Amino acid sequence: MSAKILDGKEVGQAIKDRCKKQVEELKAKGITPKLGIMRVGAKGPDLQYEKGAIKSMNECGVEVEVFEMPADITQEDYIKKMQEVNANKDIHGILAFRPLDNIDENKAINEVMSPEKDIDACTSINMGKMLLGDPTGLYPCTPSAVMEILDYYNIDVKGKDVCVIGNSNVVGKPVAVLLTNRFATIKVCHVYTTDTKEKCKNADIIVTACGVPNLVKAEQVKPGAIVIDVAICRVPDLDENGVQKTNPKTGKPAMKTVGDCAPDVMEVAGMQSPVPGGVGSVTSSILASNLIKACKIQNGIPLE
Ligand SMILES: NC(=O)C1=CN([C@@H]2O[C@H](COP(=O)(O)OP(=O)(O)OC[C@H]3O[C@@H](n4cnc5c(N)ncnc54)[C@H](OP(=O)(O)O)[C@@H]3O)[C@@H](O)[C@H]2O)C=CC1
Ligand SMILES: Nc1nc(=O)c2c([nH]1)NC[C@@H]1CN(c3ccc(C(=O)N[C@@H](CCC(=O)O)C(=O)O)cc3)C=[N+]21
Repeated sequence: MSAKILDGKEVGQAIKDRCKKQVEELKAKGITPKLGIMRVGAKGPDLQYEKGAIKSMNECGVEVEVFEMPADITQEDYIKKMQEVNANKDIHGILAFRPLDNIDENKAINEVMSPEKDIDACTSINMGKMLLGDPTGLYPCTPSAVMEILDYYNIDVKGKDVCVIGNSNVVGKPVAVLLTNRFATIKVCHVYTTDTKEKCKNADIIVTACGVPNLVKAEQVKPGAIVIDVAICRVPDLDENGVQKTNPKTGKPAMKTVGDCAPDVMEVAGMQSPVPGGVGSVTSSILASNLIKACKIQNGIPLE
């Protein structure tokens, strides 16, 4: 048996098609939605996300401006930039890449960014609204992408046992909240969990978001379970002899993207989101959809 693929590209495209129409409606009213990206330095995951986000925004007709700051920027200067971008009326949503090294995210993001511009739920207001299931809130993009995939494939989580592996503020914790709001029963595992494998084995649905290649193995997956792999890890691309391939374009050692799941999980799971082409492909579409929602809120346009 091989798992049915939960195709993130297809889900992302459906969201972008909806966004395109809404952007046209906003433009007809004289409003052009615009995203501001706050990037410190040039970290691999930030650049990867930025590239995908710009592509999605272009497809939807949304404008983007990247505010690039030096890797050694002081907290004071970062806050100044955040205040300036937040006050800019042309920018409707801000994506501030996290984590920020040596900068207090609470002081630099939570205390400065307006909740109406907080399209990735970095503020406690939007996190709180998500906890309460308040539809006026802007929910975090990656956890929302997981829910969109489940919805697109008509997977009802009510009463299902779900094992979430990873408990970060960006993915693990919020995805657990969104799932419990839909009446799934959740276990959240982290580095101190003693028997993650056993907890996985009993789960109808596994959502893994650790960034540890081969963390989830076939033996810990219940046959037929649904596996959502959120992780995005860059690893050396090896040939059949275990020697790293060469990238034909750059001549450098070749790398590839994998998730947390070992390749054999696909043989046991009933349905699985692949990496790449899974959750990562939906995240930037949700970013566009949250930006449009933020734009409507700021312009007093009713949400449907
Ligand atoms: N698909 C997408 O669009 C996105 C993908 N990602 C990817 O998702 C992954 C997670 O991202 P993020 O949450 O920001 O990362 P963090 O590093 O902040 O969190 C990782 C979490 O995994 C837990 N963990 C690590 N190792 C184990 C283990 N062996 N067993 C159980 N739990 C473990 C950690 O536990 P503890 O807290 O106890 O240390 C932590 O809670 C990364 O690969 C990232 O690249 C991130 C954002 C968007
Ligand atoms: N505030 C904040 N929120 C984040 O969600 C956040 C962040 N900071 N900092 C960096 C990490 C990393 N991250 C990625 C998302 C998509 C791809 C990615 O590769 N996306 C491809 C698709 C990959 C695939 O096909 O699976 C694309 O959009 O085209 C990579 C990395 C988000 N993060």
